[in-house]
Amino acid sequence: MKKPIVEIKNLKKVIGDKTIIHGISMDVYPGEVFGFLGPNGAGKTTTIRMMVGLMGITEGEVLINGFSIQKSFEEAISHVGGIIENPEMYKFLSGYDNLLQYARMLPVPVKKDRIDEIVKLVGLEKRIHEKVKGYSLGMRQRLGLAQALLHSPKLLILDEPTNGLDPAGIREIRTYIRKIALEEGIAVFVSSHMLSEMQLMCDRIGIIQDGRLVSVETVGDFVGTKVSTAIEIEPLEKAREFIGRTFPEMNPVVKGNQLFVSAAREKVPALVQALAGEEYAIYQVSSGSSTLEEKFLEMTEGN
Ligand SMILES: Nc1ncnc2c1ncn2[C@@H]1O[C@H](COP(=O)(O)OP(=O)(O)OP(=O)(O)O)[C@@H](O)[C@H]1O
Repeated sequence: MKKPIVEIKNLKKVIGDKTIIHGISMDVYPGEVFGFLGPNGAGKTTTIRMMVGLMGITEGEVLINGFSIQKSFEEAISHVGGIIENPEMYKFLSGYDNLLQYARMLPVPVKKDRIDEIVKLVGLEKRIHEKVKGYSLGMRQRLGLAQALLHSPKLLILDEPTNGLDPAGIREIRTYIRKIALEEGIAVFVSSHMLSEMQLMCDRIGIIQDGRLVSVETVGDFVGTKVSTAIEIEPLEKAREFIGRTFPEMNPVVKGNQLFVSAAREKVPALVQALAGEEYAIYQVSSGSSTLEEKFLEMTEGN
């Protein structure tokens, strides 16, 4: 097992008499895109601000590449690249000159080769010598990503990176974020309040609700999670036998006047089709939610 880049241990934040973060723990590994998902006000920004030393930690600790953000701030932060708010850019300079300016401010020298490599990684090679004022918002975000990657960090932290982008811009950023994790082999920590976006971009998702981490799951487990489906059908016992023969993994059980099966959501239509082909009378088919989806819906209701 790889060593985690980020180790968050029982992290707590109290402001005045209000506990905002109630002791959360999670690890993030190299090469993965970790989604930090929660509705507005759940505590994402507060957690991120503590992770990068912008806000004091009440209790617990954050280690980055093994260094404590509180006790060894300089060492720990040297491994972090991030866009917490909108990246500052000089609109009347080219993208390339912005990167040069930024590179000059870094404590470690950045080679020209590295700049070229990063420009290519974020797909700006054709437009990098044009003035930033002519860039679309998506291109500016990509230039922001390039800036954050110049010093070859081991961890990239992005707070709501798709805010304000149109669907094409969102797809673009998503593609580059995945590419960065893969090609640079770094951990990418992304916060968002959109489940659909996180599903497409992340390897694992941690859900935060009211300052508590309620679940951490791989996206594969989430998508493939089995749901319970109730089928009102006649004749009931015959249908159970038929499913037992054709889809034994669905474990059909009769309860009352309903038949219950347990299957991945995408398998349900095939089952219904097979039953219809056998001329059973199907009155109703209703699938429940998978646990992660249920949790997320519960917590976003009313938001
Ligand atoms: N300085 C502060 N003093 C008191 N309460 C605060 C302070 N900062 C944040 N909070 C509260 O802490 C909770 C978490 O806020 P936070 O900004 O971390 O949430 P978030 O998940 O990032 O939400 P959003 O997506 O809206 O940015 C909110 O209820 C907020 O009102």
